[in-house]
Amino acid sequence: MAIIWSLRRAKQVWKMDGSLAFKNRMFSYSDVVRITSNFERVIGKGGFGTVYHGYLDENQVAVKMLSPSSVQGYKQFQAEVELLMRVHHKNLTTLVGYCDEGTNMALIYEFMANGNLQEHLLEDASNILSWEGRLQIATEAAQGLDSMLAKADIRNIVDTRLQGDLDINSGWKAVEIAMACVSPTSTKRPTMNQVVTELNECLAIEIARKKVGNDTESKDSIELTNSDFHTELSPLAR
Ligand SMILES: Nc1ncnc2c1ncn2[C@@H]1O[C@H](COP(=O)(O)OP(=O)(O)OP(=O)(O)O)[C@@H](O)[C@H]1O
Repeated sequence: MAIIWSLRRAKQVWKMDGSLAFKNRMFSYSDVVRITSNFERVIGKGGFGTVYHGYLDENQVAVKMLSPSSVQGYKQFQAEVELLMRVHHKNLTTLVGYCDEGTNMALIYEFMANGNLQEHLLEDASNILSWEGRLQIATEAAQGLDSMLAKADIRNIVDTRLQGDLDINSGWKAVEIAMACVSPTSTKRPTMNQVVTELNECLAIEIARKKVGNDTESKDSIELTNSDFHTELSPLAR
């Protein structure tokens, strides 16, 4: 009954004071407390914070609570809500709701009962994935990403000025950002804000290069700004 009440209540909410305004999907903090049975069962920990098990209308859900010390901040939280509320794909975990009540922020996803991918890649896993299975997942993940980019309007993500010929330094910088984004350790992955800042620096390099080219000076005089991403995956050679 409590959950049914929660759903009804959520449907009545229509928040227009910020960009997070999605009818039917917004839950109050007290709803979240009910859904998770007062944060009874922890199922994981990630870049946002702790993930709890819960029930929403008899369906299992995973509730990610944004921790105040989260490496991924409010902007990332907003981006996740805005994108996943619009984009639906069989290879993307469905976002069923969110809570944005003062310092209490939560993302509510459908529950993935088979665990995370890492658990199926470990050598001692009882149900270790075959290579065919891994390839299938990689292909489907790429399809999901492709679908997301198709619906999210790539022009809003990558500046068109990054297309075409690139300075080698800005090229490397972009690769370093990409490598940091796929770091296996969530705390080493950059936030969306850091990615945007770094890409802006790539742009600045390109703009400076074009200017130098126009001034017929050597482009070798352009130096890379220091990147904060020093993951074990980052390419070292320049
Ligand atoms: N939808 C879900 N269903 C079941 N378990 C989940 C779900 N989402 C997260 N988990 C569990 O919580 C753990 C942490 O997930 P989370 O997505 O927060 O971390 P992450 O994979 O490091 O990603 P991110 O950097 O986006 O936070 C996962 O490894 C998984 O065990």
